[in-house]
Amino acid sequence: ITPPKPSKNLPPSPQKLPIIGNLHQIGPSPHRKISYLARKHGPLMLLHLGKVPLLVASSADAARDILKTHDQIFSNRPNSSVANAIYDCKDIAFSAYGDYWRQMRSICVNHLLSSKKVQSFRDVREEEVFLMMERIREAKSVVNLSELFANFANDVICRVALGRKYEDGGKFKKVLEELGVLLGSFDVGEFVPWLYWIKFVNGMSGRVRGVARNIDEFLECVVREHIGQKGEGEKDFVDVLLELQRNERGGFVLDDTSIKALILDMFAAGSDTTFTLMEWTLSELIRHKKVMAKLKAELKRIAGCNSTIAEADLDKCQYLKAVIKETLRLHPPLPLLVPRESTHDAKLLGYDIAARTRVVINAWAIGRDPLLWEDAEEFIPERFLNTCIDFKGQFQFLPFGAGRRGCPGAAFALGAVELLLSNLVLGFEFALPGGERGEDLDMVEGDGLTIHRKFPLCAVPICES
Ligand code: HEM
Repeated sequence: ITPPKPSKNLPPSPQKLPIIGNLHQIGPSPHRKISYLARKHGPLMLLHLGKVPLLVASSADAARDILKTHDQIFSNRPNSSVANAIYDCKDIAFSAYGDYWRQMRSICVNHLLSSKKVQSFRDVREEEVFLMMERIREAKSVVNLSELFANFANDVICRVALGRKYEDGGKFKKVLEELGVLLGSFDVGEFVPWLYWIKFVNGMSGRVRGVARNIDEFLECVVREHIGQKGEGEKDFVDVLLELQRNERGGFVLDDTSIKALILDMFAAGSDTTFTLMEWTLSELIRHKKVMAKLKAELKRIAGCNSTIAEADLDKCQYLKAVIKETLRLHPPLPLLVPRESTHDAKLLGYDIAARTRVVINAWAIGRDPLLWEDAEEFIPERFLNTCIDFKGQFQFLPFGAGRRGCPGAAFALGAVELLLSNLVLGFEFALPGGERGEDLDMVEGDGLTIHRKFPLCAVPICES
């Protein structure tokens, strides 16, 4: 007699409803909702979104198991109807794990995001910071800092990737914002097949097509313009991509769609996340006067008789770095990272996980886990001074994800954020409009894949000198 097959040891699940499973328990602010569910059901929890199993990891140990021990099995991305509609997932962030993804990622790291490349963009960052400071100095009253931050992040990427700023860049930025919202919204039909029609009725399908068309119109123009100006001036990222296309290597064909998808990724993955980090950091500083004063003192000491902080000074700004890390702990711009999918069966923390399970890692919940962080809900940058907690290899702090699919743009983003914030804090005091007290500044979160402030950060800048 053959012994009965041992039954699978599945992670705990909250009770589910027929057909929709746990879909009704997610909705807006999913990182908060699933963190609440995980408190009851544990650090590895299996939800059912319609017919799709979704594994949620909410502890550093679970994250380590997924992103390190079994990184290869969990390096795929699940299918997303929105990403599919835009360049067929031929970008880096949404392409399936495999050779195509590997080649695209290595092109992008070697030609745009390596630390050597990032250093070479120093002039661009310094010029854009200077322009931003001028703009704020000229403002006589309330300034919408969120908008300025968004323009800054976009302009830096525009200049290094496309070679210059574009007049219709503002329109492109709006389209990207819409893309972010669509990527973060739920296409119910992905989970409950017989509700496939909903996206046609609620307008989602039309919005996705509109966004795809607008993105392609802009990027097609950019690429055509670059083809038309062969060999003139310094090479930007688009020039490099076109050159790689001409000198096809090792059988890897970089077609026009791949080029546009790569450029789009730099904006879609890099712009919103970077500006969000600036927005939350300055918000926390405005709310915490003592931290602001301590940071100002550090920056004044380092600037000495200069009125600005230069890139070369940033290594000395240890408190600034701690302030940014503390902001990323409490407000990771992508609180659930970017979803993964398992390619094979695996065992995690003793549970059986089937192939093709979607996985999200709740970096937001891990960053606020009281077992890992003292006074976890408080903003205390000092906790990052004199510790080895950095952006790599520690699973209690995961704002950039980890493993082979971890963010390749961290150095690029941090270079821009550190330079801008240090100069802003050195150059200005910020008061809230209408005499509102800093500590009363609202911290309400918006919706979307990237979680920014629901209401823009508006303040009255007062020049220090
Ligand atoms: C503060 C700024 C940023 C944050 C917080 C951030 C965060 C993240 C996170 C959490 C992921 C998913 C990682 C995972 O699955 O483990 C990711 C992926 C990615 N990020 Fe970033 N990112 C930032 C800036 C940037 C910038 C500036 C760029 C490029 C210009 C960039 C390009 C990418 C790309 C291409 C991916 C996809 C990687 C892949 O799937 O292989 N990011 N980012």
